[in-house]
Amino acid sequence: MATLPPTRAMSSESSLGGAADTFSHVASLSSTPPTTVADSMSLASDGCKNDIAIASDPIDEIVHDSVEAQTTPEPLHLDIAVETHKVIITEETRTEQQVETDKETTVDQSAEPAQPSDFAPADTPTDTPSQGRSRRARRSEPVYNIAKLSGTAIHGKRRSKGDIINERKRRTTLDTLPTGVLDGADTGSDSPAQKAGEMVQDGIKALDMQWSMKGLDTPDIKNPKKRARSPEPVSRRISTRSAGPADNLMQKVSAIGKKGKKAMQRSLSNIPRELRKLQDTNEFAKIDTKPVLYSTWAKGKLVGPDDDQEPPKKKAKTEEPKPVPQKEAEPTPEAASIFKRKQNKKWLDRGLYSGQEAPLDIFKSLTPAERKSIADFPELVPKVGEKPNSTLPAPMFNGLRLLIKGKDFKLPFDTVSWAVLEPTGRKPHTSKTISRSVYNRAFARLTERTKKGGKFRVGVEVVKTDDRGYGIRANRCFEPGQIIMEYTGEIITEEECDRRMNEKYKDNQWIVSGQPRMALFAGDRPIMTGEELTYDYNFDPFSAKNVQKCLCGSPNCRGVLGPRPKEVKEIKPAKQDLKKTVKDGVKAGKRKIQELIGDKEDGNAAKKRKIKTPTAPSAKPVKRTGSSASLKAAANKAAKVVRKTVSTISVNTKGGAKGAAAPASSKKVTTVKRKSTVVKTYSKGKASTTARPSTSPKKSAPRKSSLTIVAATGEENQDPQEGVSTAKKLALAGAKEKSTPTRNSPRKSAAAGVASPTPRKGLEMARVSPKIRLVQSPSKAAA
Ligand SMILES: C[S@@+](CC[C@H](N)C(=O)[O-])C[C@H]1O[C@@H](n2cnc3c(N)ncnc32)[C@H](O)[C@@H]1O
Repeated sequence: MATLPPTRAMSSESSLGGAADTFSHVASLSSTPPTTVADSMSLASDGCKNDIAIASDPIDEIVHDSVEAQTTPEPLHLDIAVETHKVIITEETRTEQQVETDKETTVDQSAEPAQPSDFAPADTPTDTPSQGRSRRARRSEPVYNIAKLSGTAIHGKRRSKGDIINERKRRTTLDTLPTGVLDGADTGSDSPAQKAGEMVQDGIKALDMQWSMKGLDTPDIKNPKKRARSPEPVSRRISTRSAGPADNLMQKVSAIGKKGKKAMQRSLSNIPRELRKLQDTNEFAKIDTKPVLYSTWAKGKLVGPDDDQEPPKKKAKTEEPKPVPQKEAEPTPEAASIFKRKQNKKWLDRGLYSGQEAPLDIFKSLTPAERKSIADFPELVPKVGEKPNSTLPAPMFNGLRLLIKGKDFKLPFDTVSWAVLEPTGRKPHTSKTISRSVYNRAFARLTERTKKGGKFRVGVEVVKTDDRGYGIRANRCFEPGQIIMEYTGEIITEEECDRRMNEKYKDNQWIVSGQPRMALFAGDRPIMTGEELTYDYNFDPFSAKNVQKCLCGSPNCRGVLGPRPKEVKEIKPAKQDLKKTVKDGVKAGKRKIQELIGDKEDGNAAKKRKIKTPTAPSAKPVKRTGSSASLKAAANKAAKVVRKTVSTISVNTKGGAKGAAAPASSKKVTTVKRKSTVVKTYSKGKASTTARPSTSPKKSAPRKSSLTIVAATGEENQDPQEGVSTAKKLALAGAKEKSTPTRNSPRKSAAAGVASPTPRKGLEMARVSPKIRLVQSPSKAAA
């Protein structure tokens, strides 16, 4: 042993037992062979990497001195303090390391012959302390840190056999440094142990901990034998680890000073109260005394932790369930059958109440009144063998009642409004009973019919009309209610329409969603081939001034495109009186004509005749009523046209009645002579009368009624745009009409401008004179 260099001596020292743990890091030497002994010492050093000189020297000396200590217990005062760096190494570890070290030593000894060291002369007896190497001499030796030199120091802590060196060092620093050494009582001012002690003290100061190294429980360093006999308190380490955090904390709190205690208490107070109560539990310390057992359901079976089965993976459909271990109870056959049985969930396929059977006796829930009224709706009574409407089921239990009452109800899905689909705009009471499937069928048939193309299949063609631009006419016959064509395009609300009309679209591109569909259906009567197809727009005019005259020629035409002018509604109270007045006047006129002319054939002369209404926006349709005076004039001068306008807007009911009574009294009827005109114009509900040169102005002037006689002849055509009077326009219309045989051709008449058939249609006194017409203004029409 004496011949060994320090390294060897170190290795061999390890076999001595007491100091063996000092060299637990020897194993690291095998991985990186040192270039010099100093290097090897630095590698083997536990010391701080930042201060190799300090760390390596003491170890070296420890080795040296511990060897000396075996023989001479005298100079232990310095070295053992550093030796205690290793005191926490467990007994087992120490033993293992010792064995390894011994082995290594043996190998080394066998592999390498003992080489004289530069630092420890081979001939120096080791058992003589006085012959040990000088510390000063050693300190003068250059010491290299390979890790630093090679640049690997930055890679962190080195490990030795899985042991974290830093951890060991930390433990050593905190727990096991001897008081005497750290106090520096018996160390030299420049000894490594003293430096180590200073370092620890500095660390404590830096941590601001009020520790006293004296109070720490340290091994008896002054009696190495005793220490050797009673090895390191293994239990201390164990107890540190196994103790709960509360114990640890309390120990530390008691160990630290006032400040530390406060800090600890502060940190403790941050823990919720519930957790604080659990501080002494294993769960809090995260110690698993009982492992958590997971049990899962897999393929209908509860898989316990004892089962040799992994939890089922997601979507592991192909994976067969592993066989259940014998120890687990077999599931009962009933339970197994439950899991095996295919579960057929009954899904609702439509609507909230779908899937339920309709009551067999639909009358059962109805009141007597409802039962009575259902007789009016035979279509609501389900027929025997008829399938219930599953496509558009009425609300269950209450649907029939709603249908009977004709109340609207909201379907769970959007459907086409009848108001849109109905060509006439009329909403049939059967609409609610017609399901969406009807529409679907209609559209399906239309698609079927038209997909091959061809005039007949398409069914309509575009034609140019005389006066209404382009229109369409039928290329085939259509049955009543049959779908004719689809009206494609975007269907928008009135508000949206207004918005768009008010807004200027630069590119005029409107998005067509096309969700609802709209089609044209034949009306109540069939359509013959070649017939022009018309329908009622019935939209509100965008402006009262832009009311368009309708030229459809239909007998029930309102005269304008869209609803009747609103002003008409305002004069509703005068409706009956005015009607009566007009009728009386007509009757009186007839009688007078018969008297004067004696024409027996004219008894049924009062016929409706359409005349062209004024085209100017301000022009209102007027009605000419034939008075006895005008008839007389007509009789006398057959070539003259007499028009009599009746204003219902300005009608003062009394005045109107009075005025109407005038022609009835025959004699006082205004006699309109040729070219004499009294014009009454209407504007915004107010009437103004303009007297024009007339042969008998006084006859018309006194009349305060709305009845105005307008006499015009064919020669009296004037430009309506001159705007002198509406009457002139009417005259113009009449003049135009004069040349148009309208009686036998209502459509032609329409083309000529006949706008208002029905109540306000012109009443033509054809027998008296084809040029005498009674024209009623729109207000009358409303009446
Ligand atoms: C949707 S468009 C129909 C196509 C239009 N005829 C064309 O040639 O462009 C509607 C317009 O046709 C004209 N129109 C259609 N039916 C009419 C009628 N019965 N009387 C007068 N004008 C009519 C009106 O000018 C109306 O604004």
